[in-house]
Amino acid sequence: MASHIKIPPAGARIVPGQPVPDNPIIPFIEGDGIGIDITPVMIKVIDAAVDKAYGGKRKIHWMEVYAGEKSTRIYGPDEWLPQETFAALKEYAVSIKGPMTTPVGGGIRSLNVALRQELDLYQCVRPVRYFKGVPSPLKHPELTDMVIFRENTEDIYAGVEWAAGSEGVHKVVDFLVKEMGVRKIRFPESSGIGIKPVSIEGTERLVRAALQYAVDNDRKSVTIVHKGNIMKFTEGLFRDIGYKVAQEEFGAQPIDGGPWCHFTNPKSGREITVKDSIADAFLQQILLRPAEYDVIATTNLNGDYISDALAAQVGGIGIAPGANISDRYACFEATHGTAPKYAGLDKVNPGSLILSAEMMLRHLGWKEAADLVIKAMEAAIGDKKVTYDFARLMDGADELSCSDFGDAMIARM
Ligand SMILES: NC(=O)C1=CN([C@@H]2O[C@H](COP(=O)(O)OP(=O)(O)OC[C@H]3O[C@@H](n4cnc5c(N)ncnc54)[C@H](OP(=O)(O)O)[C@@H]3O)[C@@H](O)[C@H]2O)C=CC1
Ligand SMILES: O=C(O)CCC(=O)C(=O)O
Ligand SMILES: [Mg+2]
Repeated sequence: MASHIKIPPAGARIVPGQPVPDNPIIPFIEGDGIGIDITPVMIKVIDAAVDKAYGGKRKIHWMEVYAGEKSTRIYGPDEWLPQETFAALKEYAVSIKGPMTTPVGGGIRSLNVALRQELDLYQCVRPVRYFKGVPSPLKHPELTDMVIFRENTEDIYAGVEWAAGSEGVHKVVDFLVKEMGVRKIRFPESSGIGIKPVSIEGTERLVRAALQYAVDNDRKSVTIVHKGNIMKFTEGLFRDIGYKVAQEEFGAQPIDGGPWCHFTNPKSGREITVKDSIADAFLQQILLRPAEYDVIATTNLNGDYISDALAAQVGGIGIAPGANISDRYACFEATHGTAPKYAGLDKVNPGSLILSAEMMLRHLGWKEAADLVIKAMEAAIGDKKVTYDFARLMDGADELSCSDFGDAMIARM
């Protein structure tokens, strides 16, 4: 297949484990739907922050790679995720992507999930914090300050499922009924079946990353969120292994006989509490008692729901960033999707993708540029220069387009 990726001549590769060059090549996927609006604005804002912070000494060399609908236009009708895109995301190690469409029911499987699985990006890290002035349904949105660690490669997102009525589902149901003695499938003839794998290794590495994050960032607690009362051998396993990692690898000791436990942060000397919460109760607690939660470690589906719910508490998914991280690669992306009704209107909030890029700058160690992005975001919102999603809930706001919001940020760096 012909190559469509143009490698920027002046840039250098980021090699995991080696110092980040001053001129890194960063692959980006524009994304479907509103990707066309937010991705160029993100690039413009990040370039301005890097230029302002380092006066030309550092510069990102952006390299477009293709996935999703744009890829099918460039490579051919069935080329949703070309092999050379995977290869580039691996070769250049750090990347950023816009959202991609996944049809409901039939059609292609999620390209977003496929990328996470292929690159083994097992941590989905989504910080949720409040920016002063953002409209929120809560009286005290500033009390919400959490970082979600969502397991990103397992659970029902693994895509092991069979459609109702298919030959595959009949075989699976037959096996379950005849060989495993299963009697609890209510309508065996008309069920679709999905499998939920949750492993010890997958849980260990995710919870380890969450605990290490709490240590490195002096956070006060890690809450394991699960539905282990019902799904004992998957969600329940996640909880049990989570506590085991805390005890065996971080020296956590039970509180009042357990299962909650705590350990002293070796870096700050402060206590870190490790606790758990059942997912449904957790969703009401984060609204009513957000200050009691800090770092969250959870399974894939729970993490998906919790991400959007928590984002809403601090103003919505227009301002909800994220990162997908493995031991070798990182691919940054917003929490929201393609919001198709707004595609191409230059209307939506580019904040989520810009803040995802801000996480990327910190990942590179470019703290000064990252700080400028935060300062500019705070200043634009503080001046009530906001996109439609905030403007509709704010008194006296000046509603800006997506691109004008980017420019408003740049003017405030
Ligand atoms: N990582 C990814 O690539 C993801 C992809 N998706 C995919 O995206 C598609 C659409 O999903 P959908 O369920 O509609 O969810 P979306 O997140 O795309 O949009 C839902 C609503 O959220 C608000 N919203 C989303 N993005 C922004 C933004 N940047 N600024 C302001 N408001 C925003 C809008 O609210 P309002 O209408 O109130 O203005 C929008 O209608 C699906 O195919 C889904 O699979 C979904 C999530 C993640
Ligand atoms: O892949 C998708 O289409 C949806 C993914 C999603 O909702 C998420 O990662 O938060
Ligand atoms: Mg989601």
